[in-house]
Amino acid sequence: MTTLPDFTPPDGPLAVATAVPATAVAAAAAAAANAAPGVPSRAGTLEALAVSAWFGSRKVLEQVSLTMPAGRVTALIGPSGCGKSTFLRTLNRMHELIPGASLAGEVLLDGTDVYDPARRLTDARRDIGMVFQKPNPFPAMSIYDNVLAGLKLTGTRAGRAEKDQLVEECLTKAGLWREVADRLRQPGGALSGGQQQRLCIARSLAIRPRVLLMDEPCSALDPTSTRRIEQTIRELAHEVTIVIVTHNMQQAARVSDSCAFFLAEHGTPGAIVEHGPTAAMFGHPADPRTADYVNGRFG
Ligand SMILES: Nc1ncnc2c1ncn2[C@@H]1O[C@H](COP(=O)(O)OP(=O)(O)OP(=O)(O)O)[C@@H](O)[C@H]1O
Repeated sequence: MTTLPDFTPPDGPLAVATAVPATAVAAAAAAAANAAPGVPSRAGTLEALAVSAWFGSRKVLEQVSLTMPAGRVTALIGPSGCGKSTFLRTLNRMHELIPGASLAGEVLLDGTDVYDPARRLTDARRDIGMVFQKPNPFPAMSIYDNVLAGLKLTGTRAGRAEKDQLVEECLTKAGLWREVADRLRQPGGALSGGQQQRLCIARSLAIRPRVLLMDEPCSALDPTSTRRIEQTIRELAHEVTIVIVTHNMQQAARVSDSCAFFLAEHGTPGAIVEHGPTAAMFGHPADPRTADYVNGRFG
């Protein structure tokens, strides 16, 4: 498990091994077909097509294909070391920041290739935000400025009134506004862990992503803060696609619409054993390994 900062680094040299050319028209049609009812087709359907990943010569993901539909919460579950976080990082091009890391396959956001060499790295990060295991606000920066921190990094300009409105909107969506409205100038580091995590969610929302990736966002939090974040996730899912890595099966069952079960058996690279609607994955999984995992018999 790695915890990387959730701001956008400058464009850097790519470490992508191969990328299958995007079949954009077909993919766009597929994205529209996969969008949840009532959600516009360009609202953030993410598709991984045969994604494999390596650290140096070691392959850690094998041909992972998964559609994460717009306006839905997809949970990635599986035992430690099966490649969930690595897969998550391939979705917004964070994997390529790790020295020696490489990947193959394709990631499409609403039918557009996230790895298209013509696209800037910052575009992928703007569209696909990330929240990490450990809350990582800028501790000395005010709550207000923390929310807006991503705007500078993406080169977005806004006037004072616009900023005020955006701060209120994002803190409200993150479920934090009522708790901090009267102390926006206090440092982000003065908040509780759960509040800091919701501040990080607000910061991610301020650059208006289509997708929010969350890597075990509650694992450092107490049960009350965890429930508050889960409530926030459900509220946000109406407007942003969410992909969440979690070890907590109750949490996966509570927050997600669909689940993908990853496994790396006997030293083989991680792969998806089974994916589908959460109720089916927990209620009557097709594969006995899924049944064993969701029922806590291993992992
Ligand atoms: N920076 C890295 N360098 C080399 N190997 C790595 C690196 N990060 C992860 N790995 C390896 O890749 C494999 C997949 O790791 P990953 O963190 O994606 O799994 P995970 O399912 O998210 O695990 P966890 O649930 O424990 O966080 C593991 O064998 C891990 O040791």
